[in-house]
Amino acid sequence: MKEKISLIWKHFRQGSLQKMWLQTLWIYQYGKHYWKSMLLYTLLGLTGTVVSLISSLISKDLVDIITGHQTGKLVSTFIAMISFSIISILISQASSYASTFINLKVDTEIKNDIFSKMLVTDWEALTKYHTGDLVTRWSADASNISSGILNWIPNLIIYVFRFLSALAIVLYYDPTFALFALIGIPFSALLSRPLLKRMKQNNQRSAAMNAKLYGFNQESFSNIQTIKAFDLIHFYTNKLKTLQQDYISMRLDFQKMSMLTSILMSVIGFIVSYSCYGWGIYRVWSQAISYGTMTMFLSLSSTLTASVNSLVGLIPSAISLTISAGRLMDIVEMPQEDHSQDTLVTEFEAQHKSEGIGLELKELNYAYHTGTKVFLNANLNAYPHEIIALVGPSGEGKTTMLRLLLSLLKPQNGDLSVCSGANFSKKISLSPSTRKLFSYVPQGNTMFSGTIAENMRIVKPEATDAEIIEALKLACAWEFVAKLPDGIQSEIKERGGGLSEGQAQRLSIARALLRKSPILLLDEATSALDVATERNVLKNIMQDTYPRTCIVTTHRPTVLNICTRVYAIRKKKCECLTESEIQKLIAEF
Ligand SMILES: Nc1ncnc2c1ncn2[C@@H]1O[C@H](COP(=O)(O)OP(=O)(O)OP(=O)(O)O)[C@@H](O)[C@H]1O
Repeated sequence: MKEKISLIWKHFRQGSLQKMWLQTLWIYQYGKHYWKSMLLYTLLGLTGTVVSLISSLISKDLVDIITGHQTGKLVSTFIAMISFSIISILISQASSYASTFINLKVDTEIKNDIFSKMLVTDWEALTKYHTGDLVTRWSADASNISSGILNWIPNLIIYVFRFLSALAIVLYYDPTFALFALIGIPFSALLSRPLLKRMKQNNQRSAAMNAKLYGFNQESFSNIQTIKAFDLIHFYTNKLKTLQQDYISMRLDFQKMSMLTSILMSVIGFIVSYSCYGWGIYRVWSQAISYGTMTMFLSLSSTLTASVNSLVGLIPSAISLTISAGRLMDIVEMPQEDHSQDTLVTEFEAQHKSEGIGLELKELNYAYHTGTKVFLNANLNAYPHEIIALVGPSGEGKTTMLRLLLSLLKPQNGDLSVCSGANFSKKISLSPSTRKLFSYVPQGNTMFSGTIAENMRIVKPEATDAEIIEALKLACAWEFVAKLPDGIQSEIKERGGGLSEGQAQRLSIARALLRKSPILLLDEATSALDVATERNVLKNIMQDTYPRTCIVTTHRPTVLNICTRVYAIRKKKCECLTESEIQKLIAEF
């Protein structure tokens, strides 16, 4: 039994060490681009150590000259002492500049890299994380890595060198002193063990709590209207207080532990310093060493204690670094989208844009990773100059269908493709690469803060004012934009603030039309419009000469008779309705 437990323990240790090693390699793939700066930082650290040791030796000579123990030039020794102190200051500043440089560069590189990887990560996998958690990982964990990257190898080299060189000088002058100077090391090592363990737990809890707090704030600020409308102000302020209280008690709990450890460490430090001091006085009294040697020993003993403490301090930093690296690796190691067909799709678009591009879906099967089955052998066809309506009860799969068309979701089975050419025989399978053929107007408000023109140009930066106005007219938005004092230069607020829902929806549609993508997807994008305006928008899209394939999801049967075909999504199927079925649906509404 005992053997088994030790075997499991060994495996665990090996596993976590191996993990730490992989995390370290991962961190250094960012650091390696700055190896020259890191080398410079290490060399500056080593030179600084040498300079400070030489200063200690000069200070010894200075004291010996003053006390008459040694003959020598007082002024030149004093000047040498001052010069070395100035050099030491300069080196320390250069070293801190190098450290800031590396920190900023690595921080930017990690954040850029993680940001772009997050954007190409499989959407369904990414939705498992709360956005607050994602933002905390992207910002706090990346900053943690960049600010601590020098603690792994460069600072380890510097502190070990500082410790060994100070020890060598002490041993050279008086080995008995080394015994006193090193007396505290076993105690420091012993005390740091529980602290390290707590530090690791604290790091993980703190990261999780930061993510929770960030997520809470983000959701509260974006839902202020709902909070007010339901009179939830007290509930939310209390919830924030509870979260903050948890955070504070966790931090204070840890602070108490680290305070206790610090007090014990300081007591050990005092004991070491006074032992050295006492031993030094005894050695001077017994004339074994000079006053100068004693002052040098005292300064070296604090260098030794400081370098041991710094070395011990590297361990929590390394642990915190690897925890952050692990949290970021969770994100970047999620499945990535396949964009290998980008060039092929660009060529396909250039070749077929003028005649239009359609969609064909055969035998589509899809279930979410949660197990919710949405489609079973579903079929759908949509071609240029057509408006296809998707109708069906709430929760049956209309939005899921649009996500599948955009390849945000991957079907388990089925033949899904865009098509063009004679008899639509030229096909390319749907993938994240085909997404560039689509414009999508999702449910909800998708306007950004800025002018109407700026919002429009997000999708087509080179669009002229005339093009913008044309798109606004098609989406029936020009009728209210024209009346605004600044027209298309009118400012709108975050998430379309200052506009009605229906106005914001028309602007979203106009933006999608301006892009002139071959395929347009409208997900209940006309739900806030009155029936007449909704019909006008769809009629305008129909009558537009641009060969667009349009798919709309709607709960309003009133627009169905202007659509080319109507598919009902129900019972995991996507069935094309006959004319009589459409009329029945309209009559039942
Ligand atoms: N991200 C998701 N993860 C797991 N299940 C989901 C997810 N999104 C939707 N579903 C489930 O898939 C089913 C279809 O949802 P979908 O949003 O496609 O319906 P819908 O027809 O668009 O509904 P509505 O008309 O209300 O907008 C529902 O049962 C829903 O609970």
